[in-house]
Amino acid sequence: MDTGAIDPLTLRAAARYRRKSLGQLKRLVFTSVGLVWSAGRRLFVGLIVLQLAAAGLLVAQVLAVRSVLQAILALNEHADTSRVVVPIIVLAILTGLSSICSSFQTQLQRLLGEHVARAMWNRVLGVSTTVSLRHFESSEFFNQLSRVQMSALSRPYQVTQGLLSMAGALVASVALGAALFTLAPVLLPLVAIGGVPVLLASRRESRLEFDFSVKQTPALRLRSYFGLLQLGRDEAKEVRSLGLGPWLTGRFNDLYAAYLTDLGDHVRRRTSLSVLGQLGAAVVLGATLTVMIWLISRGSLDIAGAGAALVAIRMLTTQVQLVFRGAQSVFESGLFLDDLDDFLALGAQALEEDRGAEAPDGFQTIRVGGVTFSYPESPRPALCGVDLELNAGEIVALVGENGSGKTTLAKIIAGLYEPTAGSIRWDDHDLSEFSPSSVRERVTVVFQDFVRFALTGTENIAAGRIGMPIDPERVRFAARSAGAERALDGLPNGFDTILSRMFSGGHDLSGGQWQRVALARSFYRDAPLVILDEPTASLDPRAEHDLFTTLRAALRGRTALFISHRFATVRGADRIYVMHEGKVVEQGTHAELIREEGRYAELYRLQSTVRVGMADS
Ligand SMILES: Nc1ncnc2c1ncn2[C@@H]1O[C@H](COP(=O)(O)OP(=O)(O)OP(=O)(O)O)[C@@H](O)[C@H]1O
Repeated sequence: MDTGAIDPLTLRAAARYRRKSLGQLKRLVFTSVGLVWSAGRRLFVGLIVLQLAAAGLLVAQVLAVRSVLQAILALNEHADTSRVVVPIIVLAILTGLSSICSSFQTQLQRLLGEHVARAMWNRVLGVSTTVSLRHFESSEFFNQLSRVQMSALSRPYQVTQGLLSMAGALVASVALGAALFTLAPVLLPLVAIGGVPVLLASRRESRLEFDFSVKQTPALRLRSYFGLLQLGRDEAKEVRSLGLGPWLTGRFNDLYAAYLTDLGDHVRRRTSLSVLGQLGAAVVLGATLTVMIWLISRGSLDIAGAGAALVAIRMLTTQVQLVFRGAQSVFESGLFLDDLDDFLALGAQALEEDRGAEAPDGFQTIRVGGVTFSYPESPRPALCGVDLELNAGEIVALVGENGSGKTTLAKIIAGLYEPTAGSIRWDDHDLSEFSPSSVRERVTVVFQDFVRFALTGTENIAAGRIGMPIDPERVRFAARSAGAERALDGLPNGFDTILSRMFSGGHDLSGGQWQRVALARSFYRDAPLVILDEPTASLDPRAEHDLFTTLRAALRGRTALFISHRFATVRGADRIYVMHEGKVVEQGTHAELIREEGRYAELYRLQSTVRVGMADS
């Protein structure tokens, strides 16, 4: 796959405008069938068998109708009516079998659909969890992700389903066509022509559907967001305390109303097209029946033959339309699958980007040299020529006002973003020589907005290194080092308690207790570089003090980059870097920076004298 052609930040629903070549169609069919086959081959084979059986049963019914009609017409006043009974019973059995076959098909389709959905989910999640973080800065990426979740996941199955029903209908059409041919050959081409208007209308409908989906995605995402705000547990308290409910419902409703208006227009357009197609088919059917009447009047078709031909025409019309509808479904799914393909290609691109040597187990020095970084689509760089040094075993602090670039720098050092310019070197090697995932393996980060997994305490901590079997002793040790052990032991099921009330038996922790669990997670990871972004924001003064007095012991020789607004907590760091508007403006130990009487000294004094509600006198 050529991944070089894809610019992930300008993903567009280009599929809509691609010409469908035969090669593409072949690829689409092969990929889809391959996918469905690998997701549930036994179910797939079962469905094919049922489809063929259904087609066979249809033909048998036409023949049975003819037998019934012939038997009825052969009756006269004194004839033995028992002659009619057998063909009627056969017809009844065939009709019953057809219905049974159809209900089996429905259930099998449901099962196979779920198998395919699971296989597709695996692929999509494989991409969403590995693509570079920069994609998550692009709204277009989210639009596509949303489309993929909403419809593309089921499309490979729909292609296969379309193909299956096409194949079944084709077999039935050939058989029914042969039956009709023996009755009245001239009627056959007329019935076939009846499918053409349906095909033309369906193709246009498919394009309309895809365009509608692309156009609606951003508004749909916004509406889902307003829905989630009113359904989410985290949001519930603020929604109530601010009385946001009616306003949020109003926004949700406005978006829904706009969607319904658009949907109304869309459905009207689709229906008009469909009616046009059906009208065309009805005109052809009318012509077919007129020809049949003419044949009867000429004596070329007897009454039994005419009755059977009528049934055959009725069935054949349905089957021919099924063939064309199957083709339309394949075509429509193809548009969505191209979209899915583009998305999945990002996974291949992520693999490509992850090429490189394995990062070494540790380092003596990390040197950040002239690092500049701009977020995608952001007019101003978040970092401009940052220089910084981290020596093995040091605790280095990063301070600065809001928005000065501390977290951004931490993300770059952690290997989550690549710098736009400048370099990060681990001893003699540029970080870009190593595969990003191997760098991330050797770094542990506690973000300000760390994830509170609704899992057990043990799992929350062991998530730090989930690739290995969980080691309860190490989990406990990490919890102890982070000061989380007592809080977890105090829960109803100790470390095995689920840390969320969303699930039965779950229990919630306080903000500070959660922060200690997140710290424990980072200690459990046991990486040579630990990045702590505001790790004490929710800790009480005693816990904060305890953490700092034990931090060096807890780090056990690991290097730490520590981001904090609390100057009292960073003064013990080996070196402090002060950031301002994306640049490092001062550096040194606490004592040196105070002596320098610069920004650090000013902020330090401000913080130590600030009082709630009054200026310092
Ligand atoms: N995902 C993003 N996309 C675009 N701009 C961003 C993004 N994240 C941060 N920024 C911008 O980058 C700059 C630096 O942000 P950063 O989060 O690194 O600052 P910070 O020093 O960590 O701030 P704080 O102390 O408030 O956590 C800010 O101007 C911010 O608006």
